[in-house]
Amino acid sequence: MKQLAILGSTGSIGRRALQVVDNFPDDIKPVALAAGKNKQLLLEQVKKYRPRLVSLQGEEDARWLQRQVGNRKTEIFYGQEGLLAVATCPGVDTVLTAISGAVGLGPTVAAIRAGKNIALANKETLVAAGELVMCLAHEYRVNIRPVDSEHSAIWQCLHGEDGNNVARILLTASGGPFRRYNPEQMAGITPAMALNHPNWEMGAKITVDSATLMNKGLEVIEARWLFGINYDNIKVVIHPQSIIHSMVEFNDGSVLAQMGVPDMRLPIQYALFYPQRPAGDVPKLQWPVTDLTFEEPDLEKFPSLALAYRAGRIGKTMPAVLNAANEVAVHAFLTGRISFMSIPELVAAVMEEHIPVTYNSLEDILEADLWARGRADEIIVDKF
Ligand SMILES: NC(=O)C1=CN([C@@H]2O[C@H](COP(=O)(O)OP(=O)(O)OC[C@H]3O[C@@H](n4cnc5c(N)ncnc54)[C@H](OP(=O)(O)O)[C@@H]3O)[C@@H](O)[C@H]2O)C=CC1
Ligand SMILES: CC(=O)[C@@H](O)[C@H](O)COP(=O)(O)O
Ligand SMILES: [Mn+2]
Repeated sequence: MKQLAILGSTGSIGRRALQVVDNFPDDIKPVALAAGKNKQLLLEQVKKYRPRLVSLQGEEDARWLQRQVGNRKTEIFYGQEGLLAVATCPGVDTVLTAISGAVGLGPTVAAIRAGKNIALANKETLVAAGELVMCLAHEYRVNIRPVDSEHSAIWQCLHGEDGNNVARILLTASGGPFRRYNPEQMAGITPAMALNHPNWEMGAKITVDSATLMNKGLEVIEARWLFGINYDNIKVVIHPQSIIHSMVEFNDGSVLAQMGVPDMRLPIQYALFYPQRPAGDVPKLQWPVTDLTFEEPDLEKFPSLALAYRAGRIGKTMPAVLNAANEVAVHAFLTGRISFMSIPELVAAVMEEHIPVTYNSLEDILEADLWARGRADEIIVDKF
């Protein structure tokens, strides 16, 4: 029986992971769960799965949960200490990192240092500290298995292939809800419009990232670290149907693609059960599949994608700064403080001021992250 810990069990990925787990009660058991503010859902998860330990963001919420749980055999933690306890829970084989944002970085590093395999949904971890995280994974001999649908696809296309034969990664993007918008329409985008992804149901932050194409930019950097490939050899292709989840082009011109319905249970299950492919609940593609189309991304309309390539190529602390500024910008957009088109403007302004430094530790990254958040907040007050 594989023991699983989930960082972010109440979120979109966390809930889907538990649906996957429900299909295989004899094979996998969630024993440690971390949530943020959704104490009611975590309580339901505690009652259903009887985990050994759980964590909530706030102390008050943790006390509330303790009262509800009574003397059930579940230890309850909170805050950063709670995230670390879940990430390093003894006996756990795999930690699913499904928190949103760079807050997932510290617990992921702790999990690696505790020898846990990582099922990685939290792409911000590799964006902010890709080199450090991949080196640690190598040092502690743990596997990092991608959950992000595109990276799961690339991983599957690369099985059994010699890396020297790879010419390019073709990273597919839906293009988001505003693919066909003109500049006037772009100026009137509201949070409700941006939260309406055409193909995927996801948390708010990643849904806005999909709409700006920053999600694809973050995924370019994620792919660079997961697969050790140069930025020049990662090409983004708009594929509005989200049926082909990404492709690998080889030196001989052959292209392998991975296809499936847009349902995150598929890559989650693959990461948790690799190399097995047991039949689950995910619907199959209905053949013939028709009308698969492809386009070039419009970098002028969606500058976030170009910003991410730029940050990735500069390297050092710049991707951490891109990510942190973007997190502040998305939050500011969702709370009505800045417009949709101000998101890339703000990220660019913070990047412009940053002098990238080589990082040697998690602390160096967290310092750059904190600086970027502070500057982004100040720029919002001064200029937007
Ligand atoms: N959703 C998807 O289909 C995909 C998501 N991803 C990536 O997976 C990650 C999760 O995305 P998604 O599930 O959509 O996000 P959600 O916003 O739906 O879920 C985020 C989860 O993290 C928890 N959380 C947030 N902040 C904290 C904190 N400070 N301490 C503890 N827990 C916290 C939330 O808790 P609570 O709700 O209780 O507050 C929730 O459980 C992101 O990095 C995203 O980019 C990648 C590919 C696809
Ligand atoms: C499901 C998943 O992996 C998301 O990251 C998805 O890719 C978002 O869609 P976009 O292609 O619109 O960014
Ligand atoms: Mn993705």
